Amino acid sequence: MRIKICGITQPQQSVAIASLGATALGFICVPTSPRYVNVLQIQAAVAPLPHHIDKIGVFANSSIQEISQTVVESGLTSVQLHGNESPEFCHQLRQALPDVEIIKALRIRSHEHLQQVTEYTNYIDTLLLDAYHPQHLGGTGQTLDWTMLQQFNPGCPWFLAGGLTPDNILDALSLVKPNGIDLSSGVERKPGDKDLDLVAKLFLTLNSYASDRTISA
Ligand SMILES: O=C(O)c1ccccc1NCC(=O)[C@H](O)[C@H](O)COP(=O)(O)O
Repeated sequence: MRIKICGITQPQQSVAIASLGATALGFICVPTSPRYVNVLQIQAAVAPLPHHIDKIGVFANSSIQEISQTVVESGLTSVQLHGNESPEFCHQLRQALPDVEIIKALRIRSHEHLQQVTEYTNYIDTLLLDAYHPQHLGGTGQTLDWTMLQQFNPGCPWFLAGGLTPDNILDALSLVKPNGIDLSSGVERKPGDKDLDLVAKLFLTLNSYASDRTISA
């Protein structure tokens, strides 16, 4: 399972979190976020990371030119679209960045909102489901109703996000079977400052879950 820790702002934390077991790190390229990082900050956080770690830039309603320039200058491997980007926009972005993973985030308010997933699956690599918040686009700590995702199978790989913590992750995974999980505020001291003890607790919890499943299989 992919494990993405999002909202990294400090280079030393990106290395430490990768060493603890994260497979993907997220960098917020949305200027209004308290976790915003510019190209120079992303470069500094990405440069010391091993090749196999996915370096994901999170954008919201940016232009294709802005996204492409940031990806090329920063060394990002994936783009997460967290605004109101249309399927057509995803299609155009894929043409501009053919070797970059495109992740479309959808903020889900109700079961009906899940229907829009099918409009995107031909134009993206990966889906990310986050919780809806009326004022903020992401990093809110709000959880989704996991019970509505018990049978969820979008036809492409997907991340579960929204309010996940070391304390609730096993409850979530007992109900939902995503290809990846994404955590931000649940492993933070304050926005952009990750709590490495909480990150370590997350991986201990996930490792115990993985070994329990191996034993019972
Ligand atoms: O984290 C932000 O500040 C942010 C701002 C604007 C758009 C997206 C943002 N975060 C996107 C993420 O991928 C977060 O990891 C996701 O929303 C989950 O956050 P949390 O509920 O705090 O775990």
